[in-house]
Amino acid sequence: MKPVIVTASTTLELSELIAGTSAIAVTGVGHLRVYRASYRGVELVIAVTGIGKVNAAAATTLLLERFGAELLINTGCGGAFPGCGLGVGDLAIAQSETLADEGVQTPDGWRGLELIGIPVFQGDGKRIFNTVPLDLDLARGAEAHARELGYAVAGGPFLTVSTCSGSALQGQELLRRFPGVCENMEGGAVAQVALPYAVPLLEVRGISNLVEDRDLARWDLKLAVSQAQKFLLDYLEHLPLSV
Ligand SMILES: O=C(O)c1cccc(C(=O)CC[C@H]2O[C@@H](n3cnc4c(=O)[nH]cnc43)[C@H](O)[C@@H]2O)c1
Repeated sequence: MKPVIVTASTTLELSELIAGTSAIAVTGVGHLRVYRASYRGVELVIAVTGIGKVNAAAATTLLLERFGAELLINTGCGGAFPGCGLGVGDLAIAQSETLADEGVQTPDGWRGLELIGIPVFQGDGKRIFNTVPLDLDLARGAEAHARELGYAVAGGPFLTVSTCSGSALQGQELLRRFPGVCENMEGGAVAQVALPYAVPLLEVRGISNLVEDRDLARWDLKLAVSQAQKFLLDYLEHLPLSV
């Protein structure tokens, strides 16, 4: 059985998972900080990717080549778009991932990769430009599981950016481009890399902040990453083995 690979950009976003599964650090996986565990019958590879799309893509490629995977889980924190019903400490689960700032800034406004006409992925009869669809059954199953456990949770489209929206105006600009519930900096890259490997991706983020005018006093990174990891520990415990 191939492992379940869990990634996040920082150690803080994985520390409760590492402790809760008694995962052991392993060496020799390129530049990555990697931990392995056998948890309730599930083989786990837990890896810190570093921040942003390039780190996430490089790490995901390396991990999939080295270990293969039954399932990929990308976790951490994220910003909730106002109006989506999520607040700090809630959970968001991705139903799709969009590369929300890959495109063209034209005199008439921003346009996505379709304007260029070159997809980021082509294969299996698909041409993917900005939005990578994710496994909906997996996402909805995880959302239902979280709700049963009492989490405030919403599933929906996630937007991945290189530049965080530190203003309400920029958040509104992104929502003019694509629908979204949660902004982050890695998920779109993980989703894109997973495509040719045909490995399902579940992305679960704890909400650390709203996408609004930047005010770090309103953020709670620790609560957000703790909520996501507590949920994942329970989710992994109840994972059907043939995901
Ligand atoms: O200091 C800032 O302005 C700032 C802006 C965005 C993120 C941070 C972080 O310290 C966390 C980066 C980390 O968390 C994810 N994240 C969390 N909230 C957001 C967001 O509103 N927009 C985009 N990414 C977010 C992201 O995936 C990074 O891995 C500090």
